[in-house]
Amino acid sequence: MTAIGVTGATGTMGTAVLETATDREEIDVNVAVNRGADGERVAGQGVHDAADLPTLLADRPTDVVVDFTGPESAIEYAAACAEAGVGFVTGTTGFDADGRDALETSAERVPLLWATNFSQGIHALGEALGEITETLSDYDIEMTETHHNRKQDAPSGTAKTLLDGIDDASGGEHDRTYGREGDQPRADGEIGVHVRRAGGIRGEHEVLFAGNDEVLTFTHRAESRAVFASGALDAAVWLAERDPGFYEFGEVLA
Ligand SMILES: NC(=O)C1=CN([C@@H]2O[C@H](COP(=O)(O)OP(=O)(O)OC[C@H]3O[C@@H](n4cnc5c(N)ncnc54)[C@H](OP(=O)(O)O)[C@@H]3O)[C@@H](O)[C@H]2O)C=CC1
Ligand SMILES: O=C(O)C1=N[C@H](C(=O)O)C[C@H](O)C1
Repeated sequence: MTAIGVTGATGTMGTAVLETATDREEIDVNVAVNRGADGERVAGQGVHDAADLPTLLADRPTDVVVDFTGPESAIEYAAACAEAGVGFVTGTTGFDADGRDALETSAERVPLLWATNFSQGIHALGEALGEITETLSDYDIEMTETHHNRKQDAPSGTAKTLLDGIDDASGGEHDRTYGREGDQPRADGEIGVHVRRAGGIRGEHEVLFAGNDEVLTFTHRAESRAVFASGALDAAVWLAERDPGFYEFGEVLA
């Protein structure tokens, strides 16, 4: 049995994690928190004020906390877990370089896993893009991502991860051009990055390759948030057995 905690419990993904956890017999939810929470219930769990997280972790045996919040809170919650000796899975996006360093500092004390996308399909797409980038090395590449109208960060964490993978596969960084306007022809080797925000779209990523009079497009579309929630719970169960360190979702799927 893996005992988990959930931060951002009343948020969209926190709610999806708690709902998905009710169907997982190998998972017990021992702690659920949200900033300013005042006794709300989500998927049958009482949600406590996030200010009480250190006390709750001390009082209730917890293996791993699952976090989908914002960069500032994720760093704070990771530090609280490091202090309490509790593992930390985060799907939060939008960290700057200092934020990623802060997560790595917490990972020196507890197992910590960060993934910008917990779907198996995006992981497979990332692997495939590496191979295609190597094979079609002189093709133009453009990235388009589309999300719901409440999303804070742009481009999405997933888009950045896929672009980093393309850079790795091509052995050098591409300049990233964020949208185009006016007299702005495509420069050799750049990747155009296009962001759309509308309605309740769960998350779509399209990578386009064009050259040699042909066009290839690779599209991933999440049809529900349960995809991300269940991947994060898989990661939590896996992480509960690990030593301190910084882990990736690909290691869970291997
Ligand atoms: N890796 C993946 O597979 C996925 C990652 N995500 C990422 O997860 C994160 C959350 O997304 P989503 O659930 O849609 O967002 P929501 O806005 O619906 O929920 C965010 C939650 O985090 C809390 N929160 C936000 N900022 C702070 C803060 N500074 N301090 C304390 N609590 C805070 C919110 O509290 P309050 O209610 O008080 O605002 C809320 O509970 C985003 O970074 C998103 O990109 C999303 C889906 C999949
Ligand atoms: O905010 C979201 O909703 C999502 N965020 C993640 C990201 O930024 O890549 C993952 C997914 O696309 C949904």
